[in-house]
Amino acid sequence: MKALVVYESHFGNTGRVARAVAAGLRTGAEVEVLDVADAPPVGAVDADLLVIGAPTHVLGLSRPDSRREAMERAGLEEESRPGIREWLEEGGELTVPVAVYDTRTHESKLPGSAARAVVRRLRQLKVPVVAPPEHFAVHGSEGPLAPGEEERATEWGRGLLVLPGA
Ligand SMILES: Cc1cc2nc3c(=O)[nH]c(=O)nc-3n(C[C@H](O)[C@H](O)[C@H](O)COP(=O)(O)O)c2cc1C
Repeated sequence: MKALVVYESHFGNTGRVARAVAAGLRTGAEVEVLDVADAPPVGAVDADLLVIGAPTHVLGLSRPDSRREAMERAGLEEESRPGIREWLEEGGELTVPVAVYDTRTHESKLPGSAARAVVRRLRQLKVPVVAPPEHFAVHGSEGPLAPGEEERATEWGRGLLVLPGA
Protein backbone atom coordinates (compact mmCIF):
# COMPACT_ATOMS: atom_id res chain seq x y z
CA MET A 1 0.00 0.00 0.00
CA LYS A 2 1.19 3.51 -0.87
CA ALA A 3 0.12 6.55 1.16
CA LEU A 4 0.77 10.23 0.51
CA VAL A 5 0.45 12.88 3.22
CA VAL A 6 0.05 16.45 1.90
CA TYR A 7 -0.01 19.31 4.36
CA GLU A 8 -0.10 23.10 4.59
CA SER A 9 1.75 24.66 7.51
CA HIS A 10 2.92 28.16 8.40
CA PHE A 11 4.26 27.76 11.94
CA GLY A 12 5.26 24.11 11.52
CA ASN A 13 2.59 22.39 13.63
CA THR A 14 0.53 20.84 10.82
CA GLY A 15 3.79 19.62 9.29
CA ARG A 16 4.82 18.00 12.57
CA VAL A 17 1.45 16.25 12.73
CA ALA A 18 1.96 15.12 9.10
CA ARG A 19 5.25 13.44 10.01
CA ALA A 20 3.69 11.86 13.10
CA VAL A 21 0.75 10.51 11.04
CA ALA A 22 3.29 9.17 8.51
CA ALA A 23 5.12 7.32 11.29
CA GLY A 24 1.89 5.49 12.10
CA LEU A 25 1.15 4.77 8.44
CA ARG A 26 4.68 3.39 7.95
CA THR A 27 3.81 0.43 10.14
CA GLY A 28 1.92 -0.91 7.11
CA ALA A 29 2.47 1.33 4.10
CA GLU A 30 5.06 3.04 1.99
CA VAL A 31 4.61 6.72 2.85
CA GLU A 32 5.62 10.03 1.33
CA VAL A 33 5.07 13.34 3.12
CA LEU A 34 4.91 16.54 1.05
CA ASP A 35 4.32 20.21 1.74
CA VAL A 36 1.44 21.31 -0.49
CA ALA A 37 3.93 23.60 -2.28
CA ASP A 38 5.80 20.49 -3.47
CA ALA A 39 2.82 18.19 -4.06
CA PRO A 40 1.79 17.01 -7.52
CA PRO A 41 -1.53 18.34 -8.85
CA VAL A 42 -4.33 16.65 -6.98
CA GLY A 43 -5.47 14.86 -10.13
CA ALA A 44 -2.03 13.28 -10.51
CA VAL A 45 -1.78 11.81 -7.01
CA ASP A 46 -0.59 8.22 -7.32
CA ALA A 47 -1.36 6.51 -4.00
CA ASP A 48 -3.84 4.15 -2.36
CA LEU A 49 -4.57 6.65 0.41
CA LEU A 50 -4.18 10.42 0.55
CA VAL A 51 -4.01 12.16 3.93
CA ILE A 52 -4.60 15.92 3.83
CA GLY A 53 -3.57 18.17 6.72
CA ALA A 54 -4.53 21.85 6.98
CA PRO A 55 -4.38 24.57 9.64
CA THR A 56 -7.76 26.07 10.57
CA HIS A 57 -7.85 29.74 9.54
CA VAL A 58 -10.91 31.90 10.23
CA LEU A 59 -13.10 28.87 10.97
CA GLY A 60 -12.14 26.97 7.81
CA LEU A 61 -9.45 26.57 5.19
CA SER A 62 -6.84 29.30 4.73
CA ARG A 63 -7.23 31.96 2.09
CA PRO A 64 -4.54 34.21 0.59
CA ASP A 65 -5.24 36.93 3.21
CA SER A 66 -5.09 34.61 6.21
CA ARG A 67 -1.93 32.99 4.86
CA ARG A 68 -0.35 36.40 4.44
CA GLU A 69 -1.19 37.16 8.08
CA ALA A 70 0.23 33.83 9.23
CA MET A 71 3.39 34.29 7.19
CA GLU A 72 3.92 37.78 8.61
CA ARG A 73 3.49 36.46 12.14
CA ALA A 74 5.87 33.58 11.38
CA GLY A 75 8.43 35.98 9.90
CA LEU A 76 8.35 34.22 6.54
CA GLU A 77 9.41 36.37 3.63
CA GLU A 78 7.92 34.46 0.70
CA GLU A 79 5.57 36.28 -1.65
CA SER A 80 2.78 33.76 -1.37
CA ARG A 81 2.27 30.13 -0.47
CA PRO A 82 -0.26 27.76 -1.94
CA GLY A 83 -3.00 26.47 0.32
CA ILE A 84 -4.93 23.22 0.50
CA ARG A 85 -8.05 25.06 -0.73
CA GLU A 86 -6.39 26.06 -4.02
CA TRP A 87 -4.63 22.70 -4.37
CA LEU A 88 -7.97 20.90 -4.22
CA GLU A 89 -9.74 23.39 -6.48
CA GLU A 90 -7.20 23.79 -9.22
CA GLY A 91 -5.42 20.50 -9.75
CA GLY A 92 -7.94 18.28 -11.50
CA GLU A 93 -10.05 15.41 -10.28
CA LEU A 94 -9.20 13.52 -7.10
CA THR A 95 -9.99 9.81 -7.25
CA VAL A 96 -7.93 8.44 -4.33
CA PRO A 97 -9.53 7.64 -0.93
CA VAL A 98 -8.84 10.46 1.52
CA ALA A 99 -8.54 11.09 5.26
CA VAL A 100 -8.33 14.67 6.55
CA TYR A 101 -7.04 16.33 9.71
CA ASP A 102 -6.59 19.89 10.81
CA THR A 103 -4.78 21.79 13.50
CA ARG A 104 -6.59 24.46 15.47
CA THR A 105 -6.05 26.44 18.57
CA HIS A 106 -6.65 24.98 22.00
CA GLU A 107 -7.94 28.24 23.37
CA SER A 108 -10.57 28.90 20.74
CA LYS A 109 -14.24 28.64 21.61
CA LEU A 110 -14.96 28.89 17.91
CA PRO A 111 -16.33 25.78 16.24
CA GLY A 112 -14.39 26.15 12.98
CA SER A 113 -12.47 23.32 11.36
CA ALA A 114 -10.43 23.23 8.17
CA ALA A 115 -10.81 19.43 8.05
CA ARG A 116 -14.59 19.59 8.17
CA ALA A 117 -14.54 22.10 5.32
CA VAL A 118 -12.40 19.75 3.21
CA VAL A 119 -14.54 16.71 3.97
CA ARG A 120 -17.74 18.58 3.10
CA ARG A 121 -16.23 19.58 -0.25
CA LEU A 122 -14.90 16.10 -1.03
CA ARG A 123 -18.24 14.49 -0.25
CA GLN A 124 -19.93 16.90 -2.68
CA LEU A 125 -17.42 15.76 -5.29
CA LYS A 126 -18.14 12.09 -4.41
CA VAL A 127 -14.53 11.48 -3.40
CA PRO A 128 -14.36 8.58 -0.90
CA VAL A 129 -13.55 9.87 2.59
CA VAL A 130 -12.43 6.96 4.77
CA ALA A 131 -12.48 8.55 8.24
CA PRO A 132 -14.23 11.38 10.08
CA PRO A 133 -12.27 14.65 10.13
CA GLU A 134 -9.68 14.62 12.94
CA HIS A 135 -8.36 17.60 14.92
CA PHE A 136 -5.06 18.29 16.66
CA ALA A 137 -4.67 21.14 19.12
CA VAL A 138 -1.98 23.83 19.18
CA HIS A 139 -1.30 26.45 21.84
CA GLY A 140 -2.32 29.93 20.70
CA SER A 141 -1.88 30.57 17.00
CA GLU A 142 1.71 29.54 16.64
CA GLY A 143 1.93 26.39 18.72
CA PRO A 144 3.57 24.30 19.94
CA LEU A 145 1.26 21.32 19.67
CA ALA A 146 -0.55 20.45 22.88
CA PRO A 147 1.05 17.61 24.86
CA GLY A 148 0.41 14.15 23.48
CA GLU A 149 -0.86 15.33 20.10
CA GLU A 150 2.04 13.90 18.07
CA GLU A 151 1.57 10.49 19.72
CA ARG A 152 -2.16 10.69 19.05
CA ALA A 153 -1.41 11.58 15.40
CA THR A 154 0.79 8.50 15.05
CA GLU A 155 -1.99 6.34 16.46
CA TRP A 156 -4.51 7.97 14.12
CA GLY A 157 -2.20 7.22 11.17
CA ARG A 158 -1.84 3.61 12.25
CA GLY A 159 -5.63 3.34 12.56
CA LEU A 160 -6.12 4.53 8.98
CA LEU A 161 -4.46 1.36 7.72
CA VAL A 162 -7.27 -0.86 8.92
CA LEU A 163 -10.23 1.19 7.69
CA PRO A 164 -12.38 -0.19 4.89
CA GLY A 165 -11.66 1.70 1.69
CA ALA A 166 -8.17 2.82 2.75
C1 LIG B 1 -5.06 34.15 10.26
C2 LIG B 1 -5.31 33.04 11.23
C3 LIG B 1 -6.62 32.67 11.54
C4 LIG B 1 -6.86 31.63 12.45
N1 LIG B 1 -8.16 31.26 12.71
C5 LIG B 1 -8.39 30.23 13.57
C6 LIG B 1 -9.73 29.79 13.84
O1 LIG B 1 -10.71 30.29 13.29
N2 LIG B 1 -9.92 28.76 14.71
C7 LIG B 1 -8.85 28.13 15.32
O2 LIG B 1 -9.09 27.21 16.11
N3 LIG B 1 -7.57 28.52 15.08
C8 LIG B 1 -7.32 29.55 14.23
N4 LIG B 1 -6.03 29.94 13.98
C9 LIG B 1 -4.93 29.21 14.58
C10 LIG B 1 -4.40 28.19 13.59
O3 LIG B 1 -5.27 27.10 13.51
C11 LIG B 1 -2.98 27.78 13.94
O4 LIG B 1 -2.15 28.87 13.62
C12 LIG B 1 -2.55 26.56 13.15
O5 LIG B 1 -3.21 25.41 13.61
C13 LIG B 1 -1.08 26.35 13.27
O6 LIG B 1 -0.72 25.44 12.28
P1 LIG B 1 0.66 25.61 11.49
O7 LIG B 1 1.73 25.72 12.54
O8 LIG B 1 0.81 24.35 10.73
O9 LIG B 1 0.57 26.80 10.63
C14 LIG B 1 -5.77 30.97 13.08
C15 LIG B 1 -4.47 31.35 12.77
C16 LIG B 1 -4.23 32.37 11.85
C17 LIG B 1 -2.81 32.75 11.53
